[in-house]
Amino acid sequence: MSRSAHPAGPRHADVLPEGHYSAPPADLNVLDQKVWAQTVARDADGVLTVGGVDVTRLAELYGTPAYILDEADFRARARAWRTAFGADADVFYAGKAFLSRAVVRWLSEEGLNLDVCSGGELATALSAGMPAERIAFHGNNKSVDEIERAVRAGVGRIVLDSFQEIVRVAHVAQSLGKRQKVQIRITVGVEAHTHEFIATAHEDQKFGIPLAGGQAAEAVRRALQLDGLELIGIHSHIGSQIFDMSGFEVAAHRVVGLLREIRDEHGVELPEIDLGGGLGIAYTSADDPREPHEIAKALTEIVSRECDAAKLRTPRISVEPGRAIVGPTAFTLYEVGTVKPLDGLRTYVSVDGGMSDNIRTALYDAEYSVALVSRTSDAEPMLARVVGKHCESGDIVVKDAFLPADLAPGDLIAVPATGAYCRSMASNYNHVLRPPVVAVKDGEARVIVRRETEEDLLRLDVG
Ligand SMILES: Cc1ncc(COP(=O)(O)O)c(C=O)c1O
Ligand SMILES: N[C@@H](CCCC[NH3+])C(=O)O
Repeated sequence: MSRSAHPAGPRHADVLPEGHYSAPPADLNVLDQKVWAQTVARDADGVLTVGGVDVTRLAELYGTPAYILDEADFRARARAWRTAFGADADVFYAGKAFLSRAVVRWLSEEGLNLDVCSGGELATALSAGMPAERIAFHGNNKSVDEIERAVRAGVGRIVLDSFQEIVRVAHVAQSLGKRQKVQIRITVGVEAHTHEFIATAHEDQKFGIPLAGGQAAEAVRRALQLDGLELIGIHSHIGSQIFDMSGFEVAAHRVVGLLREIRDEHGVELPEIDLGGGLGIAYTSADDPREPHEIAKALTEIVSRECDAAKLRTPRISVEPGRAIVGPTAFTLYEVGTVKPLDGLRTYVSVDGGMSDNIRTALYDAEYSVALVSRTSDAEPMLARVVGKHCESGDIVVKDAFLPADLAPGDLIAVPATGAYCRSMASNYNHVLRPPVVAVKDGEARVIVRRETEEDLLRLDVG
């Protein structure tokens, strides 16, 4: 791998971006523990190690780009959620954030349940041995085939998302001679403080049944009448990458309000509520995420306060964190291909991946951090934009970042906090091959999802 010097580009742009990147950090070699996986450190030569394995070795063995996942960190975060909520609540890991058979086994061993939202996620979960009764099945347009597979497998709950689905699931369950446990997903009318595309509790969007206009109450009425269904609770998920607990507070208040209405109208106290996922993580040093025990305390207190006020038995609570468990546990390792200083603007650093392994920057204008990890450097900071190899000018991985001005082709850089919604949203755009996921732990590395090959691509092309 070349370590040649490169003529320094502009040190800073004429116009620095607002906010977090308005000034370089004091020392580019220091890694903020808030943003990186727990076992990350630099060795005596300045090379980054994770789980006791050095990244230059990982690059030699598995190539780049690669997602490097810290198994001990994943397990610790899963356990922290489980412990924080205790025996009277359930934690369903949201598989959409990242799912593989190894992850399912870790979750099962750590006592978590699993939320899946497609036949593919269900198949992965079952094939890795997750007991069906610990699986919740979500989605706003589940096919009859998916519903049938879920009911046959005996999933613990199906979360109903529309009036048509209430009838559809009841019909499938009845035709299989079963009574399926279900929750109804409602939209509580909360504007979550997050990106528009990942907020899900305002009324004008595709998920759930609105509380407004008595629609949720009507959905409950219908579900209670159908023999194929056992209505066990109400579900609310307000969005994703949220730091402010006030949205959850309003959601809990409104969900409990509906439970009270149901008790008053039908004489039934539903035993469960699910408050969804959505808790934010640190992508940059500017983000301050909450710890699972703080979240558990806040949510359980809100629900019991609201239930006491409504004179209801406190229902069993469940939550569905995805990003908060897997997000911080992985980084993407890239090799620098070209370094292009644009006078008075910034330096474009092209890596061997891009929007095909991380679409979040293009899709949500997401912010990320980045560091040189194959060595340390005393060079001046330069304002950089980390871009991919795709044929799009919007193919940006890290929009604004400071990297050392001696960055050169062949250097390894890493983008932390890419465990969630990166591999799971990866594509083959430009027929670029999806990277592997390599798990590291106690000085050992192993591939848990292998790199795609050109044969994989060509196998599907049967024309
Ligand atoms: C129903 C549901 N549950 C859980 C999640 C997981 O969200 P997050 O990864 O933000 O915790 C999502 C995604 O936003 C979701 O749609
Ligand atoms: N995929 C989104 C979040 C949506 C989660 C699923 N409801 C992200 O990367 O932030």
